[in-house]
Amino acid sequence: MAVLAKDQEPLVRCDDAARTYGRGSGAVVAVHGATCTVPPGARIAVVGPSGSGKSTLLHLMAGLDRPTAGRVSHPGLTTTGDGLARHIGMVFQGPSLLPPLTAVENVALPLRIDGVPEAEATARARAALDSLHLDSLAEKLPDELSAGQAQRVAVARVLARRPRLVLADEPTGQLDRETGRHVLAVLLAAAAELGAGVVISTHDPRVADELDTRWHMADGRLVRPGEKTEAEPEAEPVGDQRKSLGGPR
Ligand SMILES: Nc1ncnc2c1ncn2[C@@H]1O[C@H](COP(=O)(O)OP(=O)(O)OP(=O)(O)O)[C@@H](O)[C@H]1O
Repeated sequence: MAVLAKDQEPLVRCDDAARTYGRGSGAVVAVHGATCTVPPGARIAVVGPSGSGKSTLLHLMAGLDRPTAGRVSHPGLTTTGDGLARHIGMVFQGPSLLPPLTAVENVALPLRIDGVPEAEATARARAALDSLHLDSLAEKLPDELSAGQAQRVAVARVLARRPRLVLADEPTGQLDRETGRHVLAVLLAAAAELGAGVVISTHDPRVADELDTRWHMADGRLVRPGEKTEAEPEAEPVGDQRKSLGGPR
């Protein structure tokens, strides 16, 4: 096997990783042994119906949850000894901002937790909000934001930490089409600028069409391009089937 330079190693590697909730007769296998890698700079959509295991797979990849069998590792991220979480940004489905903090305080908080001095954290948070055209909302509380604005602040919070891997769980699922398109466009543009790998779960084919590769989840089974199962006869890279959403690339 060829030896990869550290910066070419997968950001995430799942080796037969499975997650079962509960035990005995009530056990639910949310993810059956998933095997996959996310290379640096990859842009991957994980598509599948509700309950197919997309969120569970992303949480495993983020290290927020542990597989009950198999293994999840991050060979391309575990280099500097400053903690895996430092390099992974997760955008959650639905509201995730802390209500008592303003937008800029929400974005700065993870930086402060990382040990960034307050003035620098605030400056980086403001820059991240600016890049998403949210500067005028910096002092607003989450309650004063629309769902789309709040989701863009959540994206800014992830991007301000300059992650090398962005995992987004249905980031546009609760937004109207136009707002969703904008959130996706800024997320992808910022990730490209950072050179980050991106994995987005979605049940919206229009979102998947904006990414380079499509993985399918069906009943907890992951099917990647080139593989076939009974549940999913075909899973191809999006490639030239791409339909434009009209947002910047
Ligand atoms: N904490 C939990 N305890 C028990 N079962 C769970 C838990 N979380 C998820 N599940 C089950 O695991 C399966 C996969 O759920 P998951 O949320 O990963 O699917 P999903 O594809 O992300 O769905 P959605 O698109 O609706 O978010 C479902 O059957 C779900 O009911």
